[in-house]
Amino acid sequence: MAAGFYYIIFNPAAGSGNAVKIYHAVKAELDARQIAYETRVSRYAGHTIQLARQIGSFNERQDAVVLTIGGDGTLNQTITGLRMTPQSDLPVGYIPAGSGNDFARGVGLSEDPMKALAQVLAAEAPLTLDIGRYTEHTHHENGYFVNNVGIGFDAAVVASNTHSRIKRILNRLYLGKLSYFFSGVKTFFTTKTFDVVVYDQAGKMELIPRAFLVDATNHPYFGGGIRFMPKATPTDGLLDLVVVEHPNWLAFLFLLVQMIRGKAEQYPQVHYLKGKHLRLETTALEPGQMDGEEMGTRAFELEFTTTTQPFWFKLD
Ligand SMILES: Nc1ncnc2c1ncn2[C@@H]1O[C@H](COP(=O)(O)OP(=O)(O)OP(=O)(O)O)[C@@H](O)[C@H]1O
Repeated sequence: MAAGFYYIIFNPAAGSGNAVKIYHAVKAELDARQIAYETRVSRYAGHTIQLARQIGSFNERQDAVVLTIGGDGTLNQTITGLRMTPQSDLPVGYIPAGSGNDFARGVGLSEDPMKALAQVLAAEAPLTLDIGRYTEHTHHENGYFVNNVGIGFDAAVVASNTHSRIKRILNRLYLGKLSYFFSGVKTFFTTKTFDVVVYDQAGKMELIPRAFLVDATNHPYFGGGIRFMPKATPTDGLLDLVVVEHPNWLAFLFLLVQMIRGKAEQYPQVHYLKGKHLRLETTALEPGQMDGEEMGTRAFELEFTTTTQPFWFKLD
């Protein structure tokens, strides 16, 4: 059964403003096909959560889909808002319009907005995929993630990229993904290693010294297109956690390349965990990121698990 109505949530700030053009193109296509929709525009940071809450609280239609136009952060906030309501099972369609768009890449949705729209319009039933869920005990915080939660290097990259002028320039040139690369190079030599304690699903503890990159991930991609966890999949009900040590910068880069090639398991400096329930702790103050949004700097005490989310797009 096709969707009867689309609640569009649109973040005009995503992709440093590129989302505006994408929204108008989507709107034109829906109008041309006489598809019913209404649009809610995110007016400030965090507004997307409130918009999704309103939809989930007041929708009375059986055949409605929430269609998010924005980046990974906007998608995250849409799901977060819906999950605060009785209608958390409203399916979510998505048009990638951010800088990194790792979610689309990670689940097999086209990064081309109009092709993604075609996948949304072709759907006839909700598609159930995993999303991650985290609880952070030191700040009594919890939430969901569609991509990953990271501590250390990638969180420092996110912090640098969020405030970067180069990101805005590159987004204007439709090269937004490259901004993560530049922020990565800039951050690489200033991020320090730290100790992390991880617990596998059975509660077995491991202390890992000299950690540099720590990531719990829902699918293979991070950093605007780096396929660093080839074995992660959003359909197995499990999360993948990786901790990469930093013996020296050359060795770290080598390990990263081996990870991307799917050949890092033989190296003792790369620690993989897979499970339904994983935990980690840091003792030093470290930056964190969640779906490309800064979590701030703190000593983390994180618990991860997965849940499922109904989406509305067709995969090949
Ligand atoms: N009107 C607005 N003005 C400024 N920021 C906004 C507005 N609406 C939402 N936001 C903020 O925009 C951020 C989300 O950006 P999003 O991640 O969707 O795009 P992006 O950063 O360009 O893409 P990506 O995460 O794919 O790199 C969130 O922090 C959200 O709170």
